[in-house]
Amino acid sequence: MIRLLNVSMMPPGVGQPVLRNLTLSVPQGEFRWLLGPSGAGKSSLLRLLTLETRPSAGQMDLLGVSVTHASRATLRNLRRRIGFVPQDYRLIGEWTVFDNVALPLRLRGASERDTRREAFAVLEWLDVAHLADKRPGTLSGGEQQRTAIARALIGRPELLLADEPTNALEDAQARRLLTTFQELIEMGTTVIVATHNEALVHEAPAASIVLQDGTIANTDIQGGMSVRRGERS
Ligand SMILES: Nc1ncnc2c1ncn2[C@@H]1O[C@H](COP(=O)(O)OP(=O)(O)OP(=O)(O)O)[C@@H](O)[C@H]1O
Repeated sequence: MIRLLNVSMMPPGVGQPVLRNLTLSVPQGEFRWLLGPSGAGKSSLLRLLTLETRPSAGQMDLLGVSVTHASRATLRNLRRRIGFVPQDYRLIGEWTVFDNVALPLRLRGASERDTRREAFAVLEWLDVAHLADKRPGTLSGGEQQRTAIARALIGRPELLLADEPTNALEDAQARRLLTTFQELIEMGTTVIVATHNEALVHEAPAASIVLQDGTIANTDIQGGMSVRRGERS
């Protein structure tokens, strides 16, 4: 469950909040599109939800934890339950695809055997297992994006946040990602996806959070996400 009550966020050194008075709740295991024009605050909201930034006002609960009053140790543990696909991928250039994807599990102290098994499972899920030994800089944009998605999915996060996760993907790959989101929801993961891709939203109608000028324009409830099954190719 995600719950925000009158949350504002003002980055350090900026005179005014970039997010203002956000109140919203997303039950566990549900999907939301995060929509709004460029500059509306989508990435800023995702940065709040990934705990990269803290609210400057209001209350925020994530996965049953009150972020507002949490200790650093609590936030560190909470962060490990969240998967994030950043808009710019943030892959480590000197590392292989495998090591990039394995990082979240290694940080959790998983055994090398479990790490290998899980990393190859998500690499295969995202169709990048054949690139495991390559460095990110040698990959296409779409391959890098799928690597970033694999890294976000390893360890089965309870909350998956994705910032424009299809902008480097071909249409078929983007549709396949929708099926992946559907599978995550069925496993009880909450999924929030910021996108400008109207065709994709049309393909999978779902409730959405619409931002405008740093505040919520509406939460548009159109029913649950419904990706047609059998599209995975
Ligand atoms: N750290 C920061 N310092 C100053 N301004 C910021 C900071 N972070 C965000 N902003 C401003 O907040 C506004 C919202 O930015 P944000 O990147 O969240 O929008 P967005 O909806 O994700 O846009 P896009 O769709 O283009 O990615 C912008 O005007 C941006 O310049």
